[in-house]
Amino acid sequence: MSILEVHNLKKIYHLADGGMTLALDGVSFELEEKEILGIIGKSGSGKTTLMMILRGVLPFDEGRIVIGGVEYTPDADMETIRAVKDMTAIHLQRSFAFWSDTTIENVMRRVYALKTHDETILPPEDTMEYEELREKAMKYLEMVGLTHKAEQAAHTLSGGEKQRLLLARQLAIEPKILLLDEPLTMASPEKKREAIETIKRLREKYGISILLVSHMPKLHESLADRLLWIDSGRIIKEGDVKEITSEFMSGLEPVAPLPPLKERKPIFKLNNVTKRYYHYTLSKIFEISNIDLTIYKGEILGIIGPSGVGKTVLMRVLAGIELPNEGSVLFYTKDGGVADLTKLGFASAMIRQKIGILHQEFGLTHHATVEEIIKGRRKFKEMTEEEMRRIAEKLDIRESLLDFVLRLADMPAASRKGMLDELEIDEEELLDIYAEIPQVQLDKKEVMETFRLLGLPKDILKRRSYELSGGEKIRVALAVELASKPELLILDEPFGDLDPLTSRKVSNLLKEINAKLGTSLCVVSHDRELLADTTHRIILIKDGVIKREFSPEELVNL
Ligand SMILES: Nc1ncnc2c1ncn2[C@@H]1O[C@H](COP(=O)(O)OP(=O)(O)OP(=O)(O)O)[C@@H](O)[C@H]1O
Ligand SMILES: Nc1ncnc2c1ncn2[C@@H]1O[C@H](COP(=O)(O)OP(=O)(O)OP(=O)(O)O)[C@@H](O)[C@H]1O
Repeated sequence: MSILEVHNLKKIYHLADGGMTLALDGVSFELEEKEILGIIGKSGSGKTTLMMILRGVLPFDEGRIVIGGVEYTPDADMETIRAVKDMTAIHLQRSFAFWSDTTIENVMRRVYALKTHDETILPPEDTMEYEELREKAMKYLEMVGLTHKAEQAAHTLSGGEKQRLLLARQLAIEPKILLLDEPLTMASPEKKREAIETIKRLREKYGISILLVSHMPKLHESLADRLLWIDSGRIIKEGDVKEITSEFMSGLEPVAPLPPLKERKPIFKLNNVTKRYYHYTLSKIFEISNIDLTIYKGEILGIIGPSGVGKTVLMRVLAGIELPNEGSVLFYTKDGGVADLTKLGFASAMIRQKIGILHQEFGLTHHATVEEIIKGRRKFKEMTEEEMRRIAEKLDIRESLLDFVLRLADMPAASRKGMLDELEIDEEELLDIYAEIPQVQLDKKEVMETFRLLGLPKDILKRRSYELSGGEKIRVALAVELASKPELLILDEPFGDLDPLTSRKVSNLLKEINAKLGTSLCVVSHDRELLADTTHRIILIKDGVIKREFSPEELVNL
């Protein structure tokens, strides 16, 4: 029996600038009870749009949906939409909307809200109700392997840990239909396997039906009973998982050759770097310790390692966003400049302009157009030392404080907010300082060429960030960084959200840029094959230390 029927679904997005996108065009399918139905498709094909409609959070233009016996049409009333919402839970692509308290409280709020319909409240801490709630929430954390992080602030979790917390929050609803949208893109292979087992167990235990959107053929092969292939808003194939994934993958462009590393001149030298994090009780949560690492000019360095071992922390130290407790971080520019990024001041600020970073949570400003986003980032990269001096004098702040404030601009929005809250700084004050930095002009022709090479739509500059699909966002974020022609580009898990065909296009382009401009790259990824194809050397990080180094050949044969 089917729990979900979708008939002739059509969805048009009306863009802020007056244009429109036909995102779904006559989609029909059924989901059986206890079935895991996979959906695969290239970036921008309509997968997330479909999931949001089924969740009852996005209106649609034409068609009919029957979900758990409830008829849902474009003119549905609020009561019907609530019924649809009660039956489904969604795990959205990289949207980490957590409460700013601990991991376990984030799950407890979800469980409690099943009764109260209000996630803002929790029962008083010294009651039986609170204890029971805690016990229940802990079970969900156990399912996703996060009990050891129960007491940590949710916004400080690593990317993979956040994805698992999201999954725990969805499981807590015990939905009839679980909608998973790219659920494990940031998980290490080992955590992925564990989560796959959890999902299978849930299906058996609670009889949940699952719609699984993923661009990872392997995930479908290990989970899905049946597969739909969606392209330009239409289902173009339906049926056997293996057959469809192999046909989908046949569109892959060949791997571009790796440009040779010409010389061994350092661009980065980390000497004995240690960075520690403490809990508010002052107990140590985590550290990366005694890191010695040299990165060479023109090198593409890969970073691999299980979830939560300090890869992102290391990348942030490299970018000068996190200041280590010990050690030095020397960056050598092409024109002979050098600065220790651990020292705050204009010299560091100028040199850091040569570093680009694409975060795992590449939060693009929500309402801004792509053009505004690029300009907004560029002005930080083109500021002169005189301008820094002028702003510091005008606002009467010290050189080191201005550099610190500029570093905050490089942080992903969520971590910046956490940090500002800790320091009791109002975000508005920060924005007032940023507003002092002069605007820049954009060479649109050059930027458009990068967009073209990344396979993005022509009208992209006018689009607002919420008008982009997940894979489009990541490519835009990459183009934003490339626009400033960095000497070192740090990419934290850039490929996780891209389908394999788009991912190959992007990694080939990065090699082309490396060959043409001599840009050094530091790429964090869980994808061994991709690292082996794209890098000169790979380092393995475990428990906050560099465990070993591999050549691409060694990594493949591991
Ligand atoms: N600001 C912070 N405060 C407290 N702990 C933190 C902070 N930032 C990171 N951590 C902790 O440091 C550890 C390493 O995190 P990091 O993000 O570097 O992991 P990762 O190796 O990149 O993992 P993943 O592959 O899951 O992204 C995690 O346990 C995380 O919870
Ligand atoms: N809010 C929006 N407003 C306008 N256009 C949108 C909006 N959201 C998505 N689109 C467009 O609709 C199309 C489908 O987007 P959707 O997010 O469903 O794709 P997807 O298959 O999930 O892609 P990805 O794998 O990149 O996440 C894309 O062309 C995208 O640019």
